[in-house]
Amino acid sequence: MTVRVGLLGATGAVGQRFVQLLDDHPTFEIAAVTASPESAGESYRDAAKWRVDTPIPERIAELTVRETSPDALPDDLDLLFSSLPSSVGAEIEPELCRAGYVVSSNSSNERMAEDVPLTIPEVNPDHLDLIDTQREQRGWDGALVKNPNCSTITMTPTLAALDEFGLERAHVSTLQAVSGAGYSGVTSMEIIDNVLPHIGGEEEKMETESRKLLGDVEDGELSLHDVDVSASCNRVPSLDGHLENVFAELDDDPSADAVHEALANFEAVDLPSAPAQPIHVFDDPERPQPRLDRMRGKGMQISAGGLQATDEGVQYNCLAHNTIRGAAGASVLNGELLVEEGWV
Ligand SMILES: NC(=O)C1=CN([C@@H]2O[C@H](COP(=O)(O)OP(=O)(O)OC[C@H]3O[C@@H](n4cnc5c(N)ncnc54)[C@H](OP(=O)(O)O)[C@@H]3O)[C@@H](O)[C@H]2O)C=CC1
Ligand SMILES: N[C@@H](CC(=O)OP(=O)(O)O)C(=O)O
Repeated sequence: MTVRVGLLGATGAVGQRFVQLLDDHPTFEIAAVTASPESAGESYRDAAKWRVDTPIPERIAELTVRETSPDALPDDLDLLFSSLPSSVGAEIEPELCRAGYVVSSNSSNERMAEDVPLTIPEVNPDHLDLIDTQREQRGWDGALVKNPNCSTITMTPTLAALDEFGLERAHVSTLQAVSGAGYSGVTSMEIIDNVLPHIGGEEEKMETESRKLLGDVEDGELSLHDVDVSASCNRVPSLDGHLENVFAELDDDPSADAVHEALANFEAVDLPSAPAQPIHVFDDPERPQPRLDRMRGKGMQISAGGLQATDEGVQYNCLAHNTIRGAAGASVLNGELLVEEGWV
């Protein structure tokens, strides 16, 4: 089965990751690429300023970049992936859904809307049921599905694995790579020999998106998990890979071995881009590290380490590749779930 996909915002940092990940995909075939009006009409090769660490795929390089609107897209697309700036996504994604397209989006607009599935396939695949509510409420033939913020997606599967011990509170402090801010996001003068102790909006996203992901959907209605999450977000001079220090307060009093087992055995899903083991747990207290561990599972596996059980809960570090598991790879995985579940 071939699913013809369009990439919205295909020339950007995340858009290029989509192109890289989909180049050899067993089901998805890139049939259209879009960007801003300034790039429309150019070849993808000229518009994209390719900066990913594998060669630009020749077939995609020769595609002509289209404008990002329903009228500019071919009629025979089955699925759209979106990595538009969120202000642009907020305008254009609903138009596309109204026009009948199913959109798997990485942009932050509408992530917390009650009728929009915010999904990590290993954590809450059943939240796709919200699509029925969404279609009913918005009168759309298409659908909008989101993946979470890159810092949130690094931590939340580990919290999901610990929920069996009665997850009450989580405190997290992040060390986020510069690629999260986009190619021109932080200047070298700002970040070399430095750490920036603020990333606008990031803490609130981690605190709210995680509760939605861990929440329940019943009879088409969403309820948030009652875990209390508090986040402190920092930009550090690594290129890719967000490292996070988590302290999870638990109702039960599990041993470090029981926590290790819960994380390492967190259930996998059978989708083409999913890692066979979602969370790898290191015994070596010096791991995970961004440079050494971000590409585990082709950038889709989450790593954890430094486990310490205390009277109140458990302390650990976790890591994921922010533009693969945290962005383009997350949307691709959601696209695979949409196909598997028959929404595409
Ligand atoms: N980088 C990361 O790690 C992560 C990023 N994200 C989110 O993903 C999205 C994309 O991020 P990133 O790739 O870094 O951003 P970039 O700025 O690198 O890319 C933005 C893309 O959107 C296109 N675009 C810009 N303005 C318009 C417009 N008015 N109409 C249509 N297309 C437009 C750009 O086209 P053109 O080349 O023509 O300007 C480009 O293709 C953002 O919402 C970001 O918050 C989410 C998680 C992680
Ligand atoms: N804010 C993230 C990247 C990002 O764009 O997140 P979001 O998808 O929530 O806008 C970072 O700086 O690493």
